[in-house]
Amino acid sequence: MKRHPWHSSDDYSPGSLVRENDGFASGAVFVQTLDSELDGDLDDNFTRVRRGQLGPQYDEFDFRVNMTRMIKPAADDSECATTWASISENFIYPESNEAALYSGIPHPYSPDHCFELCGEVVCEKDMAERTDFTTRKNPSYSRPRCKERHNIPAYFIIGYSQSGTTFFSDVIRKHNDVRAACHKEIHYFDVTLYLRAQYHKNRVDKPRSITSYFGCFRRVNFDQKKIIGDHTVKAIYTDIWYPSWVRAINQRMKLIVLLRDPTKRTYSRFSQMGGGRGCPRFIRREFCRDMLPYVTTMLRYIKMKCPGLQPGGDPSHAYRCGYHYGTELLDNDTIISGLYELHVRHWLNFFPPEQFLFISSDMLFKSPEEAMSRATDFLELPPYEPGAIQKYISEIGPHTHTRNKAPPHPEAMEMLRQFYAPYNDELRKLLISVFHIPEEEITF
Ligand SMILES: Nc1ncnc2c1ncn2[C@@H]1O[C@H](COP(=O)(O)OS(=O)(=O)O)[C@@H](OP(=O)(O)O)[C@H]1O
Repeated sequence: MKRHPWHSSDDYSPGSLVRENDGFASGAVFVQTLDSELDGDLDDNFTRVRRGQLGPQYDEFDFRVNMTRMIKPAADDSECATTWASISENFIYPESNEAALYSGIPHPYSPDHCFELCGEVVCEKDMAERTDFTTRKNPSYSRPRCKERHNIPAYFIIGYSQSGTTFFSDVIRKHNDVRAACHKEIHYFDVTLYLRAQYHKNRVDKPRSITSYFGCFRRVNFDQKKIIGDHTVKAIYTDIWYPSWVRAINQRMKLIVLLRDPTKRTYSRFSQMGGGRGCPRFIRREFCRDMLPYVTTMLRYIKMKCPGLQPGGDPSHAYRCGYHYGTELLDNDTIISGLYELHVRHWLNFFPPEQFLFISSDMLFKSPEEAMSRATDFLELPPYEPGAIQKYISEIGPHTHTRNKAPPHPEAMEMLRQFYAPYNDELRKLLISVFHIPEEEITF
């Protein structure tokens, strides 16, 4: 399986992607060229790419992606501002002109939420009318021109990565009435069509059309009352359009959110970057060695990049500043994705509160039986057999990360705590007032 060079560093060694000559080879070449020749003035490099002086393989997309590596730990606010001004001038498209970002490529999300299925354009309204909810647990959808009915996921684990989602996902799919999708994270709706074409270019395991997305759930027999779910656990923060797509495929989708203290979660994400798996190519090495410069710099960039970001404020800022939304310049979704309150409020525009289930990661880790019983109640499934969960855990392992992690840097952790505190307060209010979650269950 080929991997995206900035998705994971697992099999990334210099030259390997170039030899494979896949869609991202130019990106890999570019990184190497940056390393050897171009590591210098940002503006000059971009001008050379724009003028085609580096050859057609250095297209703007690759360039923007790989520019991430140019960002250095900034010594202070003014150094950060200078770098940021230069980056914004060259790489950030005006927010109001989103279409320009995908220049010439029509925006895939129409206000009617339509998409193509079996060669026909299907809109949210049609889906709602034609979706078979008579066997409610196992919704399916048929169109006259489709040769077969499509299975539709009944639930979606929308968040949050690094919160025990792999553990949760492995236990839930062991339930007798749950069928696993083709794999844990499908990531179908993550990106706009343009990015999806690039992102999934050489990944046979990733669906590239809505038909193949539904194909991921084929193993469910329509006559059975089993349900299927999508476990793409970054959905909640990936893209501002995500909830509209999820709603388009199933308005009654049950949404599961695992919530972990965002400071601990950021440390987990940071460890994933810099720990045993190595530092991804797109991040400058300095960032992975020490948490403090990473956190300090990223918080500075966020302040500059996202002036509209505020607790209780407009959620679109969280998406605008996130990794997938438009410009992949900074790995700042590691931090931004912890602004839970903004994401939850955004998703509430698309789904009623009763379609959400929040599970605290602390509860999942300490008392998996209790957490899973909430999940089965919510999904209206029979409870697990007594002892089944412990049996599964002994089969699948505890899922804790055993890799060598650098210890959390106390100053960096404190900075994160302060950054997240007002957002956590807003989240607490929201969980209590809208979702009626008892205060004592909110552990951060
Ligand atoms: N059973 C149990 N007990 C305690 N801790 C557990 C458990 N299962 C998962 N974890 C911790 O959850 C973190 C991984 O979360 P995810 O599986 O959601 O990560 S990922 O998004 O799939 O990468 C990761 O956290 P960190 O160790 O802090 O990185 C895991 O150690």
